[in-house]
Amino acid sequence: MAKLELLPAVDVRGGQAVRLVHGESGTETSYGSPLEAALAWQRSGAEWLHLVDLDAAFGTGDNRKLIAEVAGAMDIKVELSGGIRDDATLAAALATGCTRVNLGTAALETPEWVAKVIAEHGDRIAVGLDVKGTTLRGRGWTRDGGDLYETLARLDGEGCARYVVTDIAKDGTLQGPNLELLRHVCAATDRPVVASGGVSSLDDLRAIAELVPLGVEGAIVGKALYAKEFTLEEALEAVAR
Ligand SMILES: O=C(O)c1ccccc1N[C@@H]1O[C@H](COP(=O)(O)O)[C@@H](O)[C@H]1O
Repeated sequence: MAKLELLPAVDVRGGQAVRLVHGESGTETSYGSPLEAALAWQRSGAEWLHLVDLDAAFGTGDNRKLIAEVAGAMDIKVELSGGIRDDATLAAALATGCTRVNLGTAALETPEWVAKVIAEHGDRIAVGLDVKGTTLRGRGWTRDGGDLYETLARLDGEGCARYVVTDIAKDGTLQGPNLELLRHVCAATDRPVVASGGVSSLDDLRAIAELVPLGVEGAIVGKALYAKEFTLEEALEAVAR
């Protein structure tokens, strides 16, 4: 059986690595230099970095230069997200050399454009399904954007390669992942799913790893690493097969 991939997160706001609670603006805890954080995860053995421009996601500016610097400094795979919503922002994101981008708001607001870029870029495009209950949220998770399963069916039909599923109610809370949501999404699609939100312990990671046969490919880990609930080395060991 394939092992669960781990994607330590570096979310950038105002030039700093931060963590939010429920993705709400104003709840930031700052963890210093994004480049230092990313390099630390790489040194600890990460194979992936989940890198987010939160200002671009919220529409409060962007950290594009810094994000490109961080992505360019990595020898590992990078999943890049936040504010990638049109040809210019997609071109800038792909030009960082990232392995793939993760589209959120665009999948809800400009579905024709997303279908086009999925057709053009295939596996380099993932869609972030950021949900409250079963309602998708966009624009920094401040606006409703439709039903999770209707959108998933549409994106499957358009050939979307992969989904990053975030339970907003869990994100940044250290309350454990929403395993039920992950099971339901995996039942609704045959595409790989990356789990995001709520990881608090090595047992949470082991529980997500149990879902690999259902289609869960990876897990994003944020707050738990920054809060030192466990080390990345311990996390990688916990999901090694
Ligand atoms: O990661 C967060 O904490 C987060 C909080 C609030 C909004 C977005 C967040 N992250 C990621 O941003 C992209 C969505 O950006 P966009 O809608 O495409 O501009 C998505 O990957 C979220 O997971």
